[in-house]
Amino acid sequence: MTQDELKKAVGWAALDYVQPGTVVGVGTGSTAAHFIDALATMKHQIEGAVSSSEASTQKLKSLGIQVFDLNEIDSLSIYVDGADEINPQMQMIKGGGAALTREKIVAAVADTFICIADTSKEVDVLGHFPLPVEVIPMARSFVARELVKLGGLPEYRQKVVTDNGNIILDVHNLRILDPIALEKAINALPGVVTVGLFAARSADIALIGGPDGVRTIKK
Ligand SMILES: O=C(CO)[C@H](O)[C@H](O)COP(=O)(O)O
Repeated sequence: MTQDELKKAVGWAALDYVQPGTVVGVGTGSTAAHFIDALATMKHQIEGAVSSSEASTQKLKSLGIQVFDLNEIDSLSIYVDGADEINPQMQMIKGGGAALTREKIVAAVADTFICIADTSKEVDVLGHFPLPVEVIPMARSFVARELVKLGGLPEYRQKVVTDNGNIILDVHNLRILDPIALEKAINALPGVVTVGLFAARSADIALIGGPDGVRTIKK
């Protein structure tokens, strides 16, 4: 099976968790895009979706799924999204698609975070994938210097502007042994909007696609 077929398998497997009559939190990326295709088959049974990016909003709308502003919604039962890395504690690195801030906001509202990923995303220790950090443009150099002090090698993601008008620094050279502490430390830097470590709020369920099918891991 190709990696995209594995992504498709988990995207469709997540449909089992969608309850009729609800608003569904929807992530961003190529795995989440498969979930949106699957969700479209239930578009007459669900109320709609809350989206984590302009790209996902466009795809949801193009398939006839109503997209709500998060401010119109009091609660979300599930949020379904991919990840760049996931560890055995279900903590993740996200933001490869630069949507980390809205992803973190929607994930925070949802009762259950369902991570959909293929086996290539599973790691014992987070940090091999460069850690994305969304930064206010004027703070770019300052935050980069502070990230070096934390042991990382930040790289400016050229030509990328987030949906919120900010820039991304991708931090290399990290071996993240205490994800919650690093998430807190990076979040505390002035100018940082969001760090793509989803550690304090980890996934509740992971659907992992491999050659033998979809494995379900629950906290
Ligand atoms: O965090 C994300 C976007 O900001 C994505 O979930 C992550 O990058 C995984 O992407 P893909 O499903 O395309 O492998």
